Amino acid sequence: MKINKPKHDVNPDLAKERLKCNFNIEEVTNIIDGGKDKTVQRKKIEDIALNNGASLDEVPEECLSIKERYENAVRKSCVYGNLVRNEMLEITGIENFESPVLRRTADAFFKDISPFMLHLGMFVPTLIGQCTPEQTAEWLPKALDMQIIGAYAQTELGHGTFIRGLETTATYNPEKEEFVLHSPTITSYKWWAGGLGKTANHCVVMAQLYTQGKCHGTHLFIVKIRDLDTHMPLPGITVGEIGPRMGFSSADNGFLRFDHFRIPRENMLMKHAKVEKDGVYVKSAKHGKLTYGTMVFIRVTLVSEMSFNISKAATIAIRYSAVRRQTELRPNEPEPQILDYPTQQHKLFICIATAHAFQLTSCWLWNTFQAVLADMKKGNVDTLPELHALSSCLKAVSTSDALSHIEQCRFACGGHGYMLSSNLPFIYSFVAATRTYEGDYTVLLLQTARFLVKASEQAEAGKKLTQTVSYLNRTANADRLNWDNTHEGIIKSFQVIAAGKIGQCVKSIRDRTASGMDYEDAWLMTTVQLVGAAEAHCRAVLLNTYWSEMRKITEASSADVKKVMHQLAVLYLMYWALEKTGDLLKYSSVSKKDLDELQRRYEELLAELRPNAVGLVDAFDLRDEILHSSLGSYDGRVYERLIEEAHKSPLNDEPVNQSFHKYTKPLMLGKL
Ligand SMILES: CCCCCCCCCCCCCC(=O)SCCNC(=O)CCNC(=O)[C@H](O)C(C)(C)COP(=O)(O)OP(=O)(O)OC[C@H]1O[C@@H](n2cnc3c(N)ncnc32)[C@H](O)[C@@H]1OP(=O)(O)O
Ligand SMILES: Cc1cc2nc3c(=O)[nH]c(=O)nc-3n(C[C@H](O)[C@H](O)[C@H](O)COP(=O)(O)OP(=O)(O)OC[C@H]3O[C@@H](n4cnc5c(N)ncnc54)[C@H](O)[C@@H]3O)c2cc1C
Repeated sequence: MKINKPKHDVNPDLAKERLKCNFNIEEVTNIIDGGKDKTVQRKKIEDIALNNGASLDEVPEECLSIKERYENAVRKSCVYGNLVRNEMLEITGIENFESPVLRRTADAFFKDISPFMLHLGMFVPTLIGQCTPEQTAEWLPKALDMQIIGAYAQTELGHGTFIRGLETTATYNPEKEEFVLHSPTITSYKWWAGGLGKTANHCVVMAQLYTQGKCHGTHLFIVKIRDLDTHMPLPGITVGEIGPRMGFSSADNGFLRFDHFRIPRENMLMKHAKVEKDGVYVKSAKHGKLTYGTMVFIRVTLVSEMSFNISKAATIAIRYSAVRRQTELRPNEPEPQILDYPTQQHKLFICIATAHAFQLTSCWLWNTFQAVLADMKKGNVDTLPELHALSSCLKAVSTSDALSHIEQCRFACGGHGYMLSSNLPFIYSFVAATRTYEGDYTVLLLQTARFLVKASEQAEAGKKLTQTVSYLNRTANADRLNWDNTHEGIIKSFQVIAAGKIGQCVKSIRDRTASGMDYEDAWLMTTVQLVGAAEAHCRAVLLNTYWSEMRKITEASSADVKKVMHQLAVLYLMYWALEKTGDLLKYSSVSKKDLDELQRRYEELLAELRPNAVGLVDAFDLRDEILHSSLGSYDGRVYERLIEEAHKSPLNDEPVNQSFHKYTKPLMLGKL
């Protein structure tokens, strides 16, 4: 494989690590990319982005003021958007505009977020999923060609989770054949939409539809909010940025208020429901929640996005751990590389395994999503509830796990991990938001729980269940599973844990209703358990999918690659079995002896993986320009880079800062 040659000598410890690697790195890269041809395609796209000097910042992003940062991000977004439009889409094909490769390559331009991310990320997918063919023909080419720039304005100041509670109204006026958009209260301000504050000239708006005096619930509308020439907000529109945030600093997340703002009837996105010229409301959708489609799409894509973010953090932390030496083990011996500490390996090797687990699961989820879309095209919506349950829990658990693993990577880098130049704080703050946006963790797990409770009742009634919950058919009446210390045994035990927890939820709800509570209160009182049950179900799905997809995908691999991929998957199974010891004790016959044995095997596995650790992160093939890390670059020049970055701090522009003469010196001289 062609490696982009480092400009400097590689740190000797890192160079030695690479000699230890005993598998073919390129083969693993191809697995991650989804095939050799996909690796070639990715590299071509990366070359286009990286051979363009516009991605370089003279001053690091984080050292700029809020305004400068935004302006610089727009500059780079325009260059990047132009490359996507003119060169990259030629390679992927325009139908693959949502290709993760495009999203990931953008990281070479931004440590933080592009203000255009939501344009391709949500605005365009909404047009594709929610427009009639005529509307698609009108809007989509303009959006893909970036003649219009859009945002997705759903959340309001008062409501994000509870979509049915949104307050913005769209009232139809048949005389003028227009909708009047209005924000009746302060809590109805649109709030949070990425790119909305300063960048977008259009947005998709979720609003309560009124026609002929009746409310028909939330629907989507496309709204032009700024003049295309002057970019001034149109009369009736108040729009701006919501202020500094934990991350997403250059994404100009915005607010928007409508004052009786009029849009043509044709601007209602009418694929699933429409309002006729005379005001008659006609619903064509066979399922009530199809307007939530963009959210399902993004939840599906986020699983792969989490894999990418964990692989970035793991690459940084593992390369750094090979370079960093700390603490004598025995007197007068050289300090070991911190990667030699099993505690460090415990923090980090699970990150490599999780990146693979999420990548393989995300491909499987993507195929499931495509199959459901194909069913829906034929008018069959029966598979949608399972997809909703699956995408909800996988989004919740993958974002939450990614967040804690990335935090572990930062811990693994000690003090230097706290530096913005390590890039770990940027990765962390980006992923922190994913746990909340596109459906909060708890809320989405409760959606999955709702599906699971129904499935459990169906299993009880002897009905055959769909694939992802079919284990309930087999385990519904199982009391405690006989522990079987094999890989399949661990997966089965997670299914029994999930079935047991779901069964316990059903029982709690029934007991509560039997003692006089109404169903809603019984459900509410059981929600702590329901969240646990949905998480357990998700773990069972993840373990099973990772294991079976890993075996499939490595069928034709070389023996060494098969071995290391297998070791990672086993590590993943063991890690989670040991994390969930309490559940195993409750729902299986596992003994203390079995658990001690599992712990011993886990520790041995860490040692077996140790020589391949750097090779495994090299296989993620993340170029330095995409990693943006003083600690994680390919050549391991950690200390040199930390010093170079320190010199870039604007506080080092002059030897004495003016505040000394203005404030400190007068204080020292008692003249303040
Ligand atoms: C290009 C690649 C990009 C990658 C990078 C990404 C960058 C992106 C950056 C992004 C930046 C951030 C961008 C943003 O953040 S955009 C804003 C995102 N906002 C949210 O995600 C809000 C979360 N809330 C909801 O989704 C709903 O309100 C929920 C679901 C909580 C309740 O809803 P509701 O109160 O209406 O419903 P119900 O609970 O009464 O349930 C009633 C029935 O409906 C079924 N149901 C519910 N929902 C769905 C569904 N979706 N498909 C199919 N079915 C569904 C449900 O199972 C139940 O079925 P049944 O039990 O009756 O059979
Ligand atoms: C960086 C970022 C970017 C965003 N971008 C966009 C965007 O582009 N467009 C857009 O429309 N929105 C966007 N959002 C908004 C985002 O989708 C919402 O913040 C998210 O859906 C959560 O809703 P909320 O803020 O109302 O939280 P709340 O629902 O108020 O949650 C607060 C707490 O209450 C709990 N809770 C709420 N309801 C329940 C329940 N039923 N049962 C149990 N617990 C509950 C939650 O678990 C949470 O702990 C963005 C948010 C962020 C942080």
